[in-house]
Amino acid sequence: MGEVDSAFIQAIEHRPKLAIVEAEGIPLIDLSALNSPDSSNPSAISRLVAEIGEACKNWGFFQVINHGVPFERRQNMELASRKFFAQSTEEKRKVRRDEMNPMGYYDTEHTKNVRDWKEVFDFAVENPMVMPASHEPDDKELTKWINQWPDYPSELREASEAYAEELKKLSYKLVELISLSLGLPAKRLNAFFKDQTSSIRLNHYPPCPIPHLALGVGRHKDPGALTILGQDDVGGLEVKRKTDGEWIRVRPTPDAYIINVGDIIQVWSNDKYESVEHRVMVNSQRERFSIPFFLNPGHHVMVEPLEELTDEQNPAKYKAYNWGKFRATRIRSNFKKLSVENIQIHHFKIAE
Ligand SMILES: O=C(O)CCC(=O)C(=O)O
Ligand SMILES: [Fe+2]
Repeated sequence: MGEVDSAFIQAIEHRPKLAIVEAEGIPLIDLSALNSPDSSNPSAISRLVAEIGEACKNWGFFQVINHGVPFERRQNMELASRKFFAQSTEEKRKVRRDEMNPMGYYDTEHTKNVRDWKEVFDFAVENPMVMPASHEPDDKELTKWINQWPDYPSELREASEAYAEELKKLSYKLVELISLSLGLPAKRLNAFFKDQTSSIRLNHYPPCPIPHLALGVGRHKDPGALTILGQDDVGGLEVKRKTDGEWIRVRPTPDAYIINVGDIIQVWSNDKYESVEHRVMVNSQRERFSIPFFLNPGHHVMVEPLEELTDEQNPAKYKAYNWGKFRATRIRSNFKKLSVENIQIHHFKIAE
């Protein structure tokens, strides 16, 4: 292990077990009722809504099939991603992201202050993405995060933009189902996503000589509303099962997407749906690729438990926080090893 940078080494209690527990119970949900001609069939839709609600409540994670994203769009995205990462580090660093513009290539990301065994390329779904210029609460200045496209592969930009359009459509379908499952009108949450700050990340996890000591991504919860992840056939994503805290491998399913509830849905639902901790194991044999779409609201959105879901018996469990400032604060830890834990939603929890 001589040459491996010690920044990658996880503390003993967070190292992965090489004996994998395969997930049996993670729900697999068929969305064809949404796309078929009889999508007006109320009983098919209400079954789907019930399934989604159960999955959000019991797992915070589920897979969807027959989701309506054309296979070719996904394949073009995946092929362009592979071509991009196959280049030299020097080439990739020409579109390197930095603290001023966090869109682009990056290979030294840290999760909870331990370096991840991966490299990434991020792009905004709405380009440019409007964000607060700083994390300082009183600084009202805004900035634009602008996508950077490499010269090679030349098709990356088009493949990315086409893919983003499809994933945006899928994200609205899912948000509407989730809204219905909370007993709210289908479009109750849609306005939060005007001027959305969603992004897509291309992840590449190279083979790792120390898979028992390092992680592709350390344990974390996604801070946004919802994540829609496409993974390849290698596998490595693990979810912390709510019932017993065991780390469970999410088995790759061809052409499926993995959906997970993020922190914002946890807050909106006043803890009815909890965002779940997950992490990525790497292996010494095969590189792995994955592509998460992070659905995030507009920067100006104040995130707080929805009025309809709180009352005297069930008071709001969180104080409102501004999404843009939260995100700007969080992103600082990606660039610096901070000595304290970065901002988390539990910092806004109201004592019971
Ligand atoms: O690569 C994966 O399977 C998951 C990545 C992930 O959790 C993230 O980027 O937030
Ligand atoms: Fe994640």
